Amino acid sequence: MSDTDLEHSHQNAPNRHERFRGDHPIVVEGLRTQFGEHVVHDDLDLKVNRGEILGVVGGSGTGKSVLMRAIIGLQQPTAGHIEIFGRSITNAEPDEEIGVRSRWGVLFQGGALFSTLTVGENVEVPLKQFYPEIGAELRREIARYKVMLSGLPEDAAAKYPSELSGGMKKRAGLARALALDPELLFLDEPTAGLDPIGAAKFDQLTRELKETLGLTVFLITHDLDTLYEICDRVAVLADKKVIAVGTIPELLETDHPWIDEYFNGPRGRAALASKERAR
Ligand SMILES: Nc1ncnc2c1ncn2[C@@H]1O[C@H](COP(=O)(O)OP(=O)(O)OP(=O)(O)O)[C@@H](O)[C@H]1O
Repeated sequence: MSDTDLEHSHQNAPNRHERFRGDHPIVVEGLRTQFGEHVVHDDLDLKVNRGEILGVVGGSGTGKSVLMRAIIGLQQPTAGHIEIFGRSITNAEPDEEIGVRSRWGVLFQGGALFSTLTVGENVEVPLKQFYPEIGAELRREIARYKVMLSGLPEDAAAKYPSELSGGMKKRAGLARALALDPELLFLDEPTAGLDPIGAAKFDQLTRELKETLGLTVFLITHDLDTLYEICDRVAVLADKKVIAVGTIPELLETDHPWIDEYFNGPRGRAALASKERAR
């Protein structure tokens, strides 16, 4: 592909010329999500700051993954309003929605890689979908670069997911999430199932990518070390809402029993002690 072709493909690509400059790339207002009689979210509000890593915590089944799915348009809200990059996603026209979708990357729980494709081919999937004009050779090059950016060795691009360790699969999923140079990155329990060293390395990578690529990160986690090490703020889901959002010291000033038990329980204290030892 010539430089002119590449330029042309970028001109045709949805919304690639603009980067969001506002304060809140994600705004959720009055969200209600319901499955039959089961209300998961009721009048939930959340604003994510541009350039932050927002940790999202809450007990099992409080609706963290459903919230992420609602934000990325995979779960239709029963009521409420969601804005991404200042545009409503809840009432978006299909064309506009596709444009917005190309500006975020998602690492689902378990990686969600296509098992019949190599890692490199997995990374190529969104490139093919959103940039069909890009030639095969350039697409392969971009995929290889994303694989390396995610901390995998170059030869990992030719491997199948079944040939990778759990930690490598997460990185492969991350490489795919980064395929389109997103502004927003959604990570659903990225360190679940990793050993503590692998988890710490993944956290470090997330922080470095956020800083070098200027990402905003929405990170669902149960991992207290991740919260202490890399999250700028933490949002707590309970009682069908975001009951508090702030830095960990700010959260500790609230007197909600779940927050108190979570951060001041044995695991919370151990995570804090470990952070202080590291200092
Ligand atoms: N497609 C669906 N149909 C019906 N109920 C659903 C569906 N998806 C999620 N739920 C329900 O919504 C609730 C919230 O689920 P969600 O996966 O968001 O929880 P979570 O906070 O991410 O939990 P965990 O920390 O265990 O992953 C759960 O009770 C779940 O059973």
